[in-house]
Amino acid sequence: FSVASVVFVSATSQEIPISQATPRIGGAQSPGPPIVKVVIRQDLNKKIFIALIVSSTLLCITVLFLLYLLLWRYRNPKNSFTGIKGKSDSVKSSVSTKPVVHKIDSVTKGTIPVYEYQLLESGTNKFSDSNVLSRGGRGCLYSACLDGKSSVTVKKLDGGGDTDIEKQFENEVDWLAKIKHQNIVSLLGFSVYRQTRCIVYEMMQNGSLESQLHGPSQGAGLTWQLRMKIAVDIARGLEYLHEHCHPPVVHRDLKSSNILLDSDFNAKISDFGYATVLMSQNKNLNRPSEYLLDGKVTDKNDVYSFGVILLELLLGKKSVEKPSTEPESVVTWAVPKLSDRANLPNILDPAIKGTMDLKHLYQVAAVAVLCVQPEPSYRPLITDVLHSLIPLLPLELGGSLRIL
Ligand SMILES: Nc1ncnc2c1ncn2[C@@H]1O[C@H](COP(=O)(O)OP(=O)(O)OP(=O)(O)O)[C@@H](O)[C@H]1O
Repeated sequence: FSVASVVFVSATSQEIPISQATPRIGGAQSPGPPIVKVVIRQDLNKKIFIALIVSSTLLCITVLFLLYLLLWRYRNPKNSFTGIKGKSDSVKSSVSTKPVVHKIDSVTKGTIPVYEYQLLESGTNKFSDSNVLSRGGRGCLYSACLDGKSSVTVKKLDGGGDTDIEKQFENEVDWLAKIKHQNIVSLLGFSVYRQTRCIVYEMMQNGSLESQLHGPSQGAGLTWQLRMKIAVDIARGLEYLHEHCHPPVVHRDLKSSNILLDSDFNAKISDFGYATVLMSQNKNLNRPSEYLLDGKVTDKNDVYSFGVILLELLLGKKSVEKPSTEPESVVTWAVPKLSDRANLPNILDPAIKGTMDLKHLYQVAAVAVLCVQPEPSYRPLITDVLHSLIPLLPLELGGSLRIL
């Protein structure tokens, strides 16, 4: 950065007033050789320097802003929060959505799409009865076709003002947005519109394990091998929650109605409304599970529930039978009978009688009995359960059994 510089100026120059201050040689007016003048340019250079700094800073800010905008648009595709704008109703929806949406951790991180309520409404023929897949206490489940694409499932929860429903909704969306696994149902998005909450899931064409086992077909569609595949799939999903999530996640509401089956009978765990992280000192359950025996939340609660599902798969009995007299759990009914394994073929689900290797049957029953032990610390880890079931499942179904 030079302090001074030499400027060559023509004697006839009009534009440089400095020349007026320069003494003329001999006072003559005739054009002579160029006059050499020294001009101090410190001020000029300073100004250029400042201008350069300001303009390059502005340029940097603009480039960074454009990059951020591009990134944000990339992470929030078509159906994202930006989609809730435009039509008058949609604007209302965005007004009521924002407080709820920002409570949901993952939405603020932009990982799941927020659907326009109107899109779900048209995709379900205005939530028509002909689209109802199931009716529950908290709302209904609909099949839907969004944008003419493949079918999805929409759970519509009415009564968003109800804090219990609100909590379950937020919990379910938050967990499913974070957890991605082949044996856990996929969340596709959600919507919040006035008091209505909707959750969009992948379609599970074969419904729940409960409806397959205890519905009209009474388990006829589930062969022994399929039952083993379902058990292994559930154990894989649970192993992911207990062993591969940090911190570990406990489902707390595992039951056959929350196990869903796709078109190929791949089983996936659903309903994370009561899921929580595993904390050693967590003694306060909002809602004690019907299987919970000690009031503490541990991964062993899920192992117990898994044992109950295994008993349902073997015996074809409901987890809790509700005859006219006292309701009876499948555990209290089956465990005393299973103390003598010779009884097993007699109490087996008639739909699979005589279709399996007896040694395999005894092994699965032994695993089920271990899982439902009253003392949680005696129950096996889900990883151990998984590794004792894999050798009983044929190779082509994801196990390690070679059938010759
Ligand atoms: N993604 C899905 N695809 C197909 N069917 C489903 C899907 N999700 C749920 N279902 C069916 O709807 C039933 C009810 O599921 P839902 O999760 O709504 O239960 P719920 O009303 O929460 O009841 P609960 O709390 O007792 O589990 C399931 O048992 C299953 O048959």
